[in-house]
Amino acid sequence: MKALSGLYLVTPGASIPLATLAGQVATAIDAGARLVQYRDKTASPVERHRRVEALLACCRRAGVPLIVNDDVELAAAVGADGVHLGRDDRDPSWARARLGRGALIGVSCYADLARARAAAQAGADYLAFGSFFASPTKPGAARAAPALLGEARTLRRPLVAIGGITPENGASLIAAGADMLAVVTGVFAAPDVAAATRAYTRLFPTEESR
Ligand SMILES: Cc1ncc(COP(=O)(O)OP(=O)(O)O)c(N)n1
Ligand SMILES: Cc1ncsc1CCOP(=O)(O)O
Ligand SMILES: [Mg+2]
Repeated sequence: MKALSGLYLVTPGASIPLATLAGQVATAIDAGARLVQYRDKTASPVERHRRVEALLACCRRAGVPLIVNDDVELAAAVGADGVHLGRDDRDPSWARARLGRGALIGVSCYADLARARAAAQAGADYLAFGSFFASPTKPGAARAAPALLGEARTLRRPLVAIGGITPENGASLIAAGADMLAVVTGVFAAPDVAAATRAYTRLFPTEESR
């Protein structure tokens, strides 16, 4: 698997027709997105299965990993590349046992370094922090300060920043230590998904400039 860095797409809820969503995901991948998370809190189990299968096909064509939010069994059922787990979800070691060594397992750490340390010890492949800014998708999310990313670098795992991230405020999080920016609204609500994606991907140092 390629290094975890760059733009991380997190899908919006199920109110979007699947064809539109899949088209947006394909466009954003073409424009440089590096990882996709299927996050859907409202669709029925059958519909979630249908949606994640379609998105997985689209990601596989492009060689970009797709992981499932919350639902380890859905990830296993469709053969997704992994799972993202928060405090209400299964723990990372359980997910590792269920999905295997090759699975990509991400863990939400909010603003909690002790939780991040425990997640790293339990085998998390990346640690996610946030919300860093007011999030239209999750307005009630607890807030984290960018300096936390600098402290979390000692854990030697890729760091994902999430929450209200725009092309304007994202550079400050990369400077603070984020390897990936996870975004819903800034990409999926943009009038031009390709242009919005490029506005984020330009924030990351190129391989030559690293
Ligand atoms: C990349 C990334 N970071 C954080 C979250 C939030 O996960 P969680 O706290 O489990 O909340 P829900 O997304 O399940 O509402 C995430 N999904 N992705
Ligand atoms: C799932 C999640 N967890 C913290 S903020 C957030 C949503 C991020 O979405 P947006 O990019 O629209 O703020
Ligand atoms: Mg969750």
